[in-house]
Amino acid sequence: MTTFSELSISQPIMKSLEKMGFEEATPIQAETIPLAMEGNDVIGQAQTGTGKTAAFGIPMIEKIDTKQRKIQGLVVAPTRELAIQVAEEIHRLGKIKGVRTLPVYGGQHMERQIRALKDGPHIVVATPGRLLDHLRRRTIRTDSVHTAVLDEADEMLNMGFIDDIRDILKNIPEDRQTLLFSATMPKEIRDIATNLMKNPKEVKVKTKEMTVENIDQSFIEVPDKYKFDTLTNHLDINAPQLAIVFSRTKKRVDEIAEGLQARGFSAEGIHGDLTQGKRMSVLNKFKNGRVEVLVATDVAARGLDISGVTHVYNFDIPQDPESYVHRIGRTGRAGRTGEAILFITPREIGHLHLIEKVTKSKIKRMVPPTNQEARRGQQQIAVEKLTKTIEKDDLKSYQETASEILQDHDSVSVIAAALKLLTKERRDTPVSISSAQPISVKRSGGRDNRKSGNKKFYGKRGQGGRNQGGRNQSGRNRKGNFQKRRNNRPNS
Ligand SMILES: Nc1ncnc2c1ncn2[C@@H]1O[C@H](COP(=O)(O)OP(=O)(O)OP(=O)(O)O)[C@@H](O)[C@H]1O
Ligand SMILES: [Mg+2]
Repeated sequence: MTTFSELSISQPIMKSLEKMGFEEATPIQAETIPLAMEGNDVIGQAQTGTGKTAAFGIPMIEKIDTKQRKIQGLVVAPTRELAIQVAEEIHRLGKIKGVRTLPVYGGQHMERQIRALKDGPHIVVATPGRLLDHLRRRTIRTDSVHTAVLDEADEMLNMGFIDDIRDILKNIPEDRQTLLFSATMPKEIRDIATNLMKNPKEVKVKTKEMTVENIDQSFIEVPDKYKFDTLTNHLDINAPQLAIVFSRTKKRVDEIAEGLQARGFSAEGIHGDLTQGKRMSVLNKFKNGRVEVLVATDVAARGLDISGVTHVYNFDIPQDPESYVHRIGRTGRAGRTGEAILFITPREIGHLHLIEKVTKSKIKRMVPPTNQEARRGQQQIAVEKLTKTIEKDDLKSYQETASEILQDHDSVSVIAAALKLLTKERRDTPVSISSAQPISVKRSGGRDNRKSGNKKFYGKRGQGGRNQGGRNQSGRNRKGNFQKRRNNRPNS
């Protein structure tokens, strides 16, 4: 256990940490903060929800000279929502010191953003596309930037973003300090990373598994057309506080969200085709519990820290094991427990084994919940509602009518009717989700699946010849596991 005071953190930041309720440093913080404060470039890898934001945030804030009204720290993150969240956390950490932090992302009014930039933030947290826009317009000056951070570094150095990142880094003085953080860091990406850095210190918090222990992981083998009923049954039985359902396409996200609403759940979808205003309002409703089920594409897979997420459903199998790690990492954060359920079609079973192998975790088989169990689950919730109402003890005005009913009917029938009124017969509302192509199953031995005619999941990676095809040095054929990232990337 390491306390923050052992890490030579200055008083103003110590005060912020105290205010935030952080008592001890997490392992990634304990290991990387001293290295970064000594000025080293750092690659930090640690499980989801273990405080990587503060691990790079604290040393960056330490180096800010608040008297200079110039951008000195730059953080790049893959999605708008994450940029906002990271900016908020850095703001909390740096507030007492007087550090000004600004999130900058696409979908935000350009003029307003330029005005805010003129106001002299010390740290900018940006998505790559919008940041490049500003660099080209010279509305962001980087000559005083001494610290550059790539949050979700492996994602930022992957197909969809790598060119943007190279362009961004070219604009930052060479004597900068570069910090890269993520829960996952495939070897080939680590190699790209080290080329962009100066003698980076690599810190990997040692754990048996890549996923956090306190997430209970299981899978249900289910054909695509039964996934939706399986989902609603599971939701009825488990009554999650907040749940995230990940699906592969925007279309399916919309359909699942609408289907859930039709069956009486409070659900909303989030994906890159929505306006920024809509994305924010959906996420805010989810954060404050007005929406209980968030249906999302991978736009919500990385970094988002929403307390109260008890369940993550992989309605569709993620495109690679890393994505699985990030998706399920939306629950079980900061020591809390969570449950992750993966729906897998019989054809995709091969992917399950790959996920288990890469993440070194065991995903246990779960029998699909039956309609009867779901009905019982729903009734259980109705019973809880009734019990709570009884406990409140303000039923006087109903008692006379209640006694009258009991003169004509037996008590079991009356309560059964009340339960029926309090529950929704979900199956009365049929929902069909347009089918998704199963993702290509990786074959053992690294066989080139393209030859078997399955082109869909190779995209530019397979065609571009940018040293990304074939096996990597660890012998793992990654080709089948990457979709067209470039086309898939969230709007930034
Ligand atoms: N030392 C600490 N003590 C208590 N809580 C902490 C500490 N450090 C961070 N947290 C809290 O833990 C939560 C997770 O932190 P954070 O979002 O930085 O995780 P992460 O490692 O970046 O996860 P991901 O890989 O999903 O991005 C946040 O709510 C954060 O405020
Ligand atoms: Mg993070």
